[in-house]
Amino acid sequence: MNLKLDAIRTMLRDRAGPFRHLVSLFRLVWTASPALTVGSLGLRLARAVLPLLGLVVGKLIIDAVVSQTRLPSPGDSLIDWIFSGRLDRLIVLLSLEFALALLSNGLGRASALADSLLSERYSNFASIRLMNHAATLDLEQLESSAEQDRLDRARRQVTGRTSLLTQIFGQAQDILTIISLAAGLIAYAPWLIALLCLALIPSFLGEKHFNAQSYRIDYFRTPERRQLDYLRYLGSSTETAKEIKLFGLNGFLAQRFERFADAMYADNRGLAIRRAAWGAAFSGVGSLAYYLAYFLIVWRAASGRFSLGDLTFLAGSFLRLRGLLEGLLLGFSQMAGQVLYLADLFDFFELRPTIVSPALPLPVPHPIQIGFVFEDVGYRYAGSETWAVRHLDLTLHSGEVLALVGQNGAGKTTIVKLLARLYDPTEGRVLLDGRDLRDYDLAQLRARVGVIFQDFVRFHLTAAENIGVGRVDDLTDRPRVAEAAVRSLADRLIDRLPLGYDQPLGRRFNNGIDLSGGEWQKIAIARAYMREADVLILDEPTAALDARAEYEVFERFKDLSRGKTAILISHRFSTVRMADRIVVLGGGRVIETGTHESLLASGGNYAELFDLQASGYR
Ligand SMILES: Nc1ncnc2c1ncn2[C@@H]1O[C@H](COP(=O)(O)OP(=O)(O)OP(=O)(O)O)[C@@H](O)[C@H]1O
Repeated sequence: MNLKLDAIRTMLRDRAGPFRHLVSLFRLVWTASPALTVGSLGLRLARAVLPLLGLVVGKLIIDAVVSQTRLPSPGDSLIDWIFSGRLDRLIVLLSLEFALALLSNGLGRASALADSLLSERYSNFASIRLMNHAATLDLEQLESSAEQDRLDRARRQVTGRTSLLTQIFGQAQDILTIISLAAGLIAYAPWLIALLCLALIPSFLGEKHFNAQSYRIDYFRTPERRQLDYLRYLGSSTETAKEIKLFGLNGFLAQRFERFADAMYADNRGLAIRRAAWGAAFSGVGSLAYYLAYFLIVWRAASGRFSLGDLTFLAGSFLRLRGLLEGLLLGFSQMAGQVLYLADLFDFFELRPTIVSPALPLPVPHPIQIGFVFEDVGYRYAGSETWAVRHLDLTLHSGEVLALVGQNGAGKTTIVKLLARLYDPTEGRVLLDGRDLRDYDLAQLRARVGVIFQDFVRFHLTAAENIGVGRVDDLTDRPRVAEAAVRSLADRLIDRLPLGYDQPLGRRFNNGIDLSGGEWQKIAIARAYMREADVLILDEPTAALDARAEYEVFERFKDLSRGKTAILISHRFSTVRMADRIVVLGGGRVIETGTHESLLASGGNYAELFDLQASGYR
């Protein structure tokens, strides 16, 4: 309910000053390419005065022809006319019109070219800005569905709004043309212009109303649209194809898609029909005014107060002016509509992260002396009623390998995320060498922590890049990448790939090869070894590894984490027992701590779980 109210509040604010974002847009466009912005505007300025020049030359030609018809003929042939010099003026005027036509064509094409280049530059630039900004935001902000809606709308603006640019520049050009034509017309019949403007007002207001309605529909339909995107992805991607086929989910997905899509279609169709009907009626009013004015001009010409040239000039400029004014007013209302959407992009850019470095950050100790201490830490995910961890007291000593054990949902992954400051505690604090984690430099802290989550990303990049992204500065440092692969035992599988380290992984792109779950895990673990991390964290990294591989990987891990601090999360006791110390979690709190042997001896929760797993092998 609150979310809905917030959404309405935001929307009303946007409607109050929709044009305020135009300045931001122009700034963004300018930054994307100053040269193309100047070029595009300059070309449009030049094009703006061409219609008036064309009409003036047209009028002069007709008046020149009419004056010739009143004089005696110099002869029958064209040669006679040319040598008599009576066509000189007409030839000059026609050449001028020809030159204007050429110029208009050239400028038109040049400005379309500049616009399309500028649109692409803008779209790329804004996309990069969007990606960079999203990277600064808190994980929690990105995870909330309201923010995902906002991000989705912002993403659409980056590519979908480029026509707005062309439109704004076009409007500027049209305004200049209108001024030039109106200046010409005003000398003859100023009241005609006033009549035209009045006749267009209903059209303008109608458009404005419908634009706002269509934005409102779009705004509140964002969650459904994301559902549609998601269903389309589920139903048509290689990642999901296996289960969709085996469970025969195609019909289920298609039906669900249809239900959402039909509801959206019904809304859009109703609006489109009302818009078309009112648009036709308002445009009829505009046409009526135009023909009334046209009739008056014709009457004045017939009564001899306007020359024939005047008549063509007036009729021509009047017709153009009507088209331009109509276009301009409608354009403004469309722009107002589009600017509403623009607010989504700039609102997203205004979103600020809360997890940031302090003004005067402490350097992260290297090496870590004492370790991490969780003091009465509580964390509740946004929108969740229950605490993921609460009253948690936990110490991770420098140099030890600690295993976190506990049932699903016990809070193991949450602890890791708190340690890497992906979230800040809702209650209590996490200390590093006696100081609050929030006092340290955030980038440095994250650089010192190497985490591989259980849902690690399978980058559809080459094998080398998949490892190199663990330390992106050394992405192309092949010896370092190979070294990390040796450590995680990924080297043997990479050697078997047809293109070795340059083998694209994943099936999304050309030549891609998919790996088994365990193979992907070895690659992901290598990513952690790329970092010069003081703290290594593997969150269920061996779930997909076979027993031998698991044993080997952990032997390595223990070796390599000597002198470093490490956390292992695993449900396999064969892995867990290798840790120096084991912490058993339950309901977001520590319920037991000790070594494998001491925990077994105490006969508590750990011993029970161990027995349960061991009995499976007997
Ligand atoms: N992004 C999230 N939003 C809301 N609740 C979450 C989120 N992630 C986890 N939770 C909840 O927080 C609690 C702790 O989750 P966490 O992932 O830390 O458990 P875990 O011990 O790592 O579990 P598992 O062994 O299944 O990986 C769970 O109840 C879970 O439902």
